[in-house]
Amino acid sequence: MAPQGSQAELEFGGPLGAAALLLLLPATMFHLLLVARSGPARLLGPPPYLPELEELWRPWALLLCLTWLGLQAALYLLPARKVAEGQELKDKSRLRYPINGNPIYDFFLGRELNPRICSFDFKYFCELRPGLIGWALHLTSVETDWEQTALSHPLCNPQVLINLALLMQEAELRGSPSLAMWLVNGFQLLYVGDALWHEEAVLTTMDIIHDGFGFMLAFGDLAWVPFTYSLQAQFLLYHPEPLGLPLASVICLINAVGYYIFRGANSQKNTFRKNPSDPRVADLETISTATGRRLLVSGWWGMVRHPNYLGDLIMALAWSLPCGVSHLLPYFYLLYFTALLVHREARDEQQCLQKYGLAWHAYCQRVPYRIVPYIY
Ligand SMILES: NC(=O)C1=CN([C@@H]2O[C@H](COP(=O)(O)OP(=O)(O)OC[C@H]3O[C@@H](n4cnc5c(N)ncnc54)[C@H](OP(=O)(O)O)[C@@H]3O)[C@@H](O)[C@H]2O)C=CC1
Ligand SMILES: CC(C)CCC[C@@H](C)[C@H]1CC=C2C3=C(CC[C@@]21C)[C@@]1(C)CC[C@H](O)C(C)(C)[C@@H]1CC3
Repeated sequence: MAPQGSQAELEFGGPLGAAALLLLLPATMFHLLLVARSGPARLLGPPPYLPELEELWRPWALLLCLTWLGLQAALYLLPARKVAEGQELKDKSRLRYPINGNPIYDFFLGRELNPRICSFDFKYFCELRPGLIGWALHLTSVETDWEQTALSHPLCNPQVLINLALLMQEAELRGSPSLAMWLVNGFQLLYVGDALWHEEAVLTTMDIIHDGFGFMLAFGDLAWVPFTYSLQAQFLLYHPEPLGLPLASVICLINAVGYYIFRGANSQKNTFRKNPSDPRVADLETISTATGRRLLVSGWWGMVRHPNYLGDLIMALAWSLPCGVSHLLPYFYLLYFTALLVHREARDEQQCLQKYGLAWHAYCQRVPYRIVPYIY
């Protein structure tokens, strides 16, 4: 069970915040999908078209989603895979478990920390596989009168719209995928591939250790990630952006810098946590904490307290730039992600303060900036 006793501090604005997010998140997702396909593509304007309820229902779409989940579940259950030891969970400590929690808050954040049936871990499964892979490599069934149908019924055309499908659709529509589409696909494929390659690192994220498996992660993993994270590719399909080689090279460089920081910081911490005497991290300066675990104060983690977030944000910028600067919509991911990471950093800070107390204060003094050096 997630540690949500009556004494526990409520996050996400408590029940009110959770209730608001329950409504806002699906509404935002639909809004983004609708406006991405309209000519003006105004992030802040009203949606150009509201589909009828019956237009949103296609039995084959449900079947396709269930098949996708089923396929991922089958692959996840394959016996030929490495079994990794997880991190010590937050619920190892003695906690009180109230019988009546707040239903809305609990529904949003989830009461069960790691729901499992036998070895099938629902949260771990959802975090990486169906949504993340679905974002990068979704299936498509191409329709002959595609353009007309898609534009007049934005959410209801029989294509499942995610990156690779969008690239293929652009090729069909315009003869070949645009350079901008190649860049967005390439960058995001790299990101997804990296997450799958370093799959074990997910075990150290706060989603696995701290958050319950509720609406936030279930909706986040299965709907928000594939549909909202592919917004740039969706936008490009309807709003082609000519991109010259010089600008494309600059954008590639920005993505490479972001990835270098993101991967460098994550690998340095993971290596250090696994084996502090590993030669790759053994020379880094650290401070001791009362728990026996040490904190890095040089290398990436001596630059800012969340260098991995900085790299992630730089990549987010590189994913939006190929869409040009005529619309705000392709920058939605960057804006949302900045808010998510600022909030996440504050939550992590709180948890580290509880874990490490004075040592954390010492770390904050030594490394005063949170995400962006000399700015934040
Ligand atoms: N694309 C997306 O939508 C999202 C991507 N992400 C990415 O996921 C990745 C993981 O992020 P997240 O789970 O938030 O947390 P982090 O990987 O940043 O891990 C935070 C933990 O690292 C440890 N730590 C902090 N400072 C130090 C230090 N100086 N030395 C050693 N250990 C330290 C602490 O745990 P302990 O001491 O217990 O080890 C802390 O709780 C990031 O790269 C982030 O950008 C995250 C959210 C969404
Ligand atoms: C719907 C809400 C507004 C927000 C929900 C948040 C979730 C979408 C994200 C919370 C943490 C995530 C992580 C990744 C994807 C997004 C969610 C689920 C991650 C799997 C992306 C790939 C990275 O390499 C990672 C480090 C493995 C990420 C882990 C955290």
